[in-house]
Amino acid sequence: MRPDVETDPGSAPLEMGDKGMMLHIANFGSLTQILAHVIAEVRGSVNKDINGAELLYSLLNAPWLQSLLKKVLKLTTSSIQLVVWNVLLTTEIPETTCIFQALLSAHDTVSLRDYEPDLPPLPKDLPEDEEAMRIVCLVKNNQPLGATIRRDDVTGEIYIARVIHGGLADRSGLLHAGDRLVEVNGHPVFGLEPEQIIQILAHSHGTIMFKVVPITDRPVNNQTMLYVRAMVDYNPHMDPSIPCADAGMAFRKGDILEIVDQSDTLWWQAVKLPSISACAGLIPSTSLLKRKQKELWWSQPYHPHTCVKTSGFRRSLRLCRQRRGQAFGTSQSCTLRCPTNCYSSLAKPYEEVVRYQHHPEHPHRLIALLGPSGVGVNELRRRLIEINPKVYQGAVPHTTRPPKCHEESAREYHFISREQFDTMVCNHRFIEFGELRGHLYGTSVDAVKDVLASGKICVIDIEPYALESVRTAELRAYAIFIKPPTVEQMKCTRMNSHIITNYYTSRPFKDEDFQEIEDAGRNMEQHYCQFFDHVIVNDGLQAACVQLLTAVRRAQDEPQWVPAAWIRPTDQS
Ligand SMILES: Nc1ncnc2c1ncn2[C@@H]1O[C@H](COP(=O)(O)OP(=O)(O)OP(=O)(O)O)[C@@H](O)[C@H]1O
Repeated sequence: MRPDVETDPGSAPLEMGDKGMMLHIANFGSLTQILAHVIAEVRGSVNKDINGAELLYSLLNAPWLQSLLKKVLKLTTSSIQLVVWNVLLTTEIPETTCIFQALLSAHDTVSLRDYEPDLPPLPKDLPEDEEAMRIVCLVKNNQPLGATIRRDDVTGEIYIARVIHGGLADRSGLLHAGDRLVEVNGHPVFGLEPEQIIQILAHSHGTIMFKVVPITDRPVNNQTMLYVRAMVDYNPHMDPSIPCADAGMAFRKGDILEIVDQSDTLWWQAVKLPSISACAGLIPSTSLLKRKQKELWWSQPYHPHTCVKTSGFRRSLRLCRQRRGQAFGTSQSCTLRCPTNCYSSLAKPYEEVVRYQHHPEHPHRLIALLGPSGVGVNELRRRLIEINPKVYQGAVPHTTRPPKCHEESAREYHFISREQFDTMVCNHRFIEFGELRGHLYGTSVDAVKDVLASGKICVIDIEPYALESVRTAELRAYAIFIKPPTVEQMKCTRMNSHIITNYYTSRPFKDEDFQEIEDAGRNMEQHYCQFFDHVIVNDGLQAACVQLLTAVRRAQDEPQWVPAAWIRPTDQS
């Protein structure tokens, strides 16, 4: 398998075959319209008692009729007559019949003329076993041809290995995967190495002529459209196994890819959305990517799992977010929870997505804010709710600590016993939970659902490991990452701000706090960016607030890519 046969297209999109038929049908409607327009004009002229010969003369010279005749020439005689008679049958102007007869006769004369180039007759002495050859001429410019070639090591024949969707070869409709390449610009290619053919192509200018023996049984493409979100990064130029790196398409975690061809089990063709080019690129299929990841994973020395490192507990201690294992003093593996750990990434290199528009009568989507501790997640959440508490609301957390005198159950917290808390944990009722000074705290799915059921937009802040619990068909979370600006910018904007320490005290920010926030933010983004629906850089508080408000509205009002499993749940989801 070899590099892309680089040539190209340019121009001359050689549309043909079925597409011609489509044009034909599409024009039927517009012709009918034009002819109806003719009737209207003729009706007006007849009413004005204009001489019939003059009318015919002016009609034949009218620019719109000229363009009509041009269109007519592209169509078959029978369909034109069908259109014309269709119009004549529906008109009730007997006076116009003779004029139209003249028009039709003019059309017949023109359409009988042969405008095709004169081709030499086929030689009579063609051998019986002569293979049907196709000669394909493509105009080269600096775009790639959009096809790859391969050499059959046994026979030495050269074949078109694949045709890239939307590339020149594909648009021409003349080259197909499986076609046998016989000549390029008059050079027989039998026995050549693919690189030698690439060289011939590289040194060719202008029109390139391919002589091919077309594949006899072209597979029918009956694949349905598939959209996926990339859960990993991929660079074809770092992948020695790709058949042609130049035909490959790089992508980053979180990119939305439209898979346009899955006919090859190993190499799919995809377009990155939003797409500026119609030309697809090669990407590894799910199974191939999983295999690659497994190989890579096994080839690396063992490291304790580091994906979920955050900068520690949120210092505000609204909710102490120790990790589950830590909270219960167990060494439970984070592979159970972390949506991006090595195992789950291996399981899901692509996530199937669909375009989803929130229905006004359905509960709102949950808004989940996340970011490094100290960046301002809670500040932004608080401000958003303050803007309109009738629309935005947080979820009331659960705790095992006793209520203080001013606290009311279900207002500040749901006060429950440790046994009740443990039961909720066992039943997976918590989005996240942790332990602080001997008391358990947690945000439950039900608390979020209560807010959503009341018709409000629920806004919570979570640690990244909780993403898995909120990216569900039930909550349909829209995840917004609050990203720190640079350390220098934080020094300016947080000059008068205070950070809440782990000991409930607040103090002015120090330079090392900013460095820690920046590092934690980078780490979080690196590991979880594929789950972020939106990113807000919290530089100026006011501007960040406006951005948050806009993003939250957009989450509810505009179509978004969401996991397909939310819309059509599968057995696994
Ligand atoms: N853009 C900003 N400009 C100035 N000060 C800010 C900005 N964003 C947040 N702050 C201030 O920074 C401090 C920390 O913010 P906040 O408590 O919201 O952090 P956090 O991300 O929720 O982290 P934690 O959960 O650890 O408290 C607060 O005093 C807040 O007012």
